[in-house]
Amino acid sequence: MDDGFKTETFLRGPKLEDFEYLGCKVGQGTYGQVYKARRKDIPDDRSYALKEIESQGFSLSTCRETSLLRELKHPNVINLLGVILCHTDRKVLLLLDYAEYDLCQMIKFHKTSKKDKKPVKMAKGTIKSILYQILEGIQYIHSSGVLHRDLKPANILIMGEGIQRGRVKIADFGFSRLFRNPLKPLTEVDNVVVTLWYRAPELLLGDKHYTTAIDMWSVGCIFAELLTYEPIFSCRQENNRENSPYHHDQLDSIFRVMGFPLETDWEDMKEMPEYITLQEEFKPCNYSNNTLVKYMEKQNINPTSKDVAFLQKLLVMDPNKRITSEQALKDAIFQKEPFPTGDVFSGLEIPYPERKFVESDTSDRRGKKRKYSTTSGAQQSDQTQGQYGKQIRMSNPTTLSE
Ligand SMILES: Cc1ccc(-n2nc(C(C)(C)C)cc2NC(=O)NCCCN2CCOCC2)cc1
Repeated sequence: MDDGFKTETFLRGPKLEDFEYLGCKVGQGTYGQVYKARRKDIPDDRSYALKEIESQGFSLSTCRETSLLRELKHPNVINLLGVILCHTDRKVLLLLDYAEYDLCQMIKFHKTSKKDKKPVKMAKGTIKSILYQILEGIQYIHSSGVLHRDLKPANILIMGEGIQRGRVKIADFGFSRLFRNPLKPLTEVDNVVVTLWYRAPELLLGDKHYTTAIDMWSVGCIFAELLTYEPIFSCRQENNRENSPYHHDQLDSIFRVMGFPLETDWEDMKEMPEYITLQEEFKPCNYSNNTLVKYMEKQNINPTSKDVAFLQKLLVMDPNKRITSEQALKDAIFQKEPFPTGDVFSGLEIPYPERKFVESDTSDRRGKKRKYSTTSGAQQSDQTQGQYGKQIRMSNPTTLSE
């Protein structure tokens, strides 16, 4: 911890008594509670998120998160405004942008309205602006030598009223980054089930040299869900071999939409660690009529639309052929009306309910009660040789800040 950080945090930084909590916690992170707060020491009508780190002092995860957030500064990435130490109970709190909305909650709003026969569609301009800002944020994260590894709707936050109205903030509530026993499978962390819906096929086949392409697959899953309000590769939780990246049911869910990849589609597939298991457990002919275009048509999305054409560039099975964030941002889809806007709501009224306060959770985090999260995390790996030849550093600030 450099001297500048110590001064900024312990001497000049904000103090806990400078804030008043607005109600109870707004969310239960994987390893900490998040509160909505406001400053009471200075005239400031902004809301803040105070994320309480559930550990005594600076755990490795806290160091990772703090270092990473100090280093990554971009309009579309969650912003660390300060670190607050609470001496009384030796708690560490991260002071962050408070984001009123998240994509999970927004998609659920539209899905429910459709089910209730009072459909409220997400405006095309909103979808395009959200997608564009996700790509801008992820392009910055990748250019900083970091992989997100856990992109999903719940990690895509959107600012409410104020100077950053309608701005996307990429966050990470933290499963894939928790410092944890690497031998422990990432399908269950801290007794909370991890879903795999946004996990790239190469990860499910055990690829240890994964690249930024894994995040582009997740962006494709999120884009498909913005168009249909349904997770494109949803699948029930399965028990699989301890510590194995291979998940049969999740792969089946992908093949049911995309079809089974031909050798010509993905030459390196046979190099994947779990390729033999794949051959033993799957019959390509069972998926021969499945295509993404047919799936989208079944979802009442125009199969010849530019949206579907762009989605096909994101959801490419071969990571080497999948579009990069740089290429995606230059795609023709963003050169046509409605153009992406800084406020994804384009100044219009925001129809979404404000984030609910969560009743304080009395259950023991390691208790029997399972908590479910739509988090998919990638397998832990410290360093990986990017397939683009670039050494990609995982989000391990001790490497980043070297
Ligand atoms: C161990 C660890 C855990 C998380 C991170 N991490 N990484 C990121 C990226 C997006 C820069 C990659 C963001 C965070 N932390 C975070 O979003 N924190 C959650 C923010 C909570 N929200 C703030 C806005 O209001 C709603 C709650 C790093 C390392």
